[in-house]
Amino acid sequence: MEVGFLGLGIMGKAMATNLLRHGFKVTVWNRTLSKCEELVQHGASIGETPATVVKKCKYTIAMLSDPSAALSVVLDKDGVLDHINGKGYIDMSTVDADTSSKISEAIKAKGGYFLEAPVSGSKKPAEDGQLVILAAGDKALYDEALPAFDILGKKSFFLGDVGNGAKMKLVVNMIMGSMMNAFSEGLTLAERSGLDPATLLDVLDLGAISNGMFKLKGPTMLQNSYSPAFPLKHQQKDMRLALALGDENAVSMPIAAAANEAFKKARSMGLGDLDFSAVHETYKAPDRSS
Ligand SMILES: NC(=O)C1=CN([C@@H]2O[C@H](COP(=O)(O)OP(=O)(O)OC[C@H]3O[C@@H](n4cnc5c(N)ncnc54)[C@H](OP(=O)(O)O)[C@@H]3O)[C@@H](O)[C@H]2O)C=CC1
Ligand SMILES: O=CCCC(=O)O
Repeated sequence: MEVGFLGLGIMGKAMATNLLRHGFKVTVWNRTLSKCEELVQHGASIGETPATVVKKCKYTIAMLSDPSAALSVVLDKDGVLDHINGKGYIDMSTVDADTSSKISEAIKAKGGYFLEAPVSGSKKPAEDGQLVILAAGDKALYDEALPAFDILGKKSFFLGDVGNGAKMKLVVNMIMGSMMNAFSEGLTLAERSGLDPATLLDVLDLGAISNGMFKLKGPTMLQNSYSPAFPLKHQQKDMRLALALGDENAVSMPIAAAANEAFKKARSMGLGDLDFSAVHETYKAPDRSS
């Protein structure tokens, strides 16, 4: 089965590599074309533009940074729309429901089929085929893509109409971003009040709020090490989009709003390309400690 793959960042590279490892023929495209070379070594072909990838493949997957990138790859010159008639397009990027609906409408108007399928899980689950896939849109395309989803993920959900996958993903990441801030505050409070934060990690891990994120990120945060698995700028984008979803639905979200402010502050400190756990640094910044 020949599938297309657009966007070879942290996630896209791992996901496309996984498909190749499991026998899929994959044609890749990335805005910075040089990033395709590593995939070629794993057996991928390169498409010169999103349009040429779509033309060649029965369906094409995208994993792009944000709403503006997701829209641009579809709507701009040499974009997905040029050859989408009769083909499938699966956007796995984290975007808002409005963006996803715009893409869906544009694709359907040209005779194509659309599925949104954002994922829960980061770099390592992407490498290990352990993502959780949150799909919505064209059910026939979902069924067709299941063999690929079974390689990329440990569980796929079909959530109905376009927008539901995007919303589910934003709710999950809003909770995650808020938790990361509470965790960072706690680590800082432990240290400043004379406790050993490494012991705090052990205590947390044995109690009711033990979770994979604290376990994975805690030790590296204590070493001030923030090699990016999930870039902080993307987490802040997700908080922003989740807060907009809260606005639309008149849901008061004071905790998420405070977490968003901390991620914005981290971006202003130049930490946007580091892992989202680098928000920890904002809790050590002088204006919070004075
Ligand atoms: N990292 C993670 O843990 C997870 C991320 N996600 C979501 O997945 C998506 C990708 O994340 P990730 O791989 O980490 O991000 P990266 O920043 O590593 O990669 C972003 C990708 O988008 C491309 N891109 C950015 N702007 C444009 C544009 N204007 N036109 C075309 N291509 C563009 C980049 O191309 P180029 O190489 O040229 O810059 C790159 O391929 C995001 O929506 C993120 O929120 C979801 C789950 C987990
Ligand atoms: O969107 C990124 C999610 C990262 C994760 O689920 O660990």
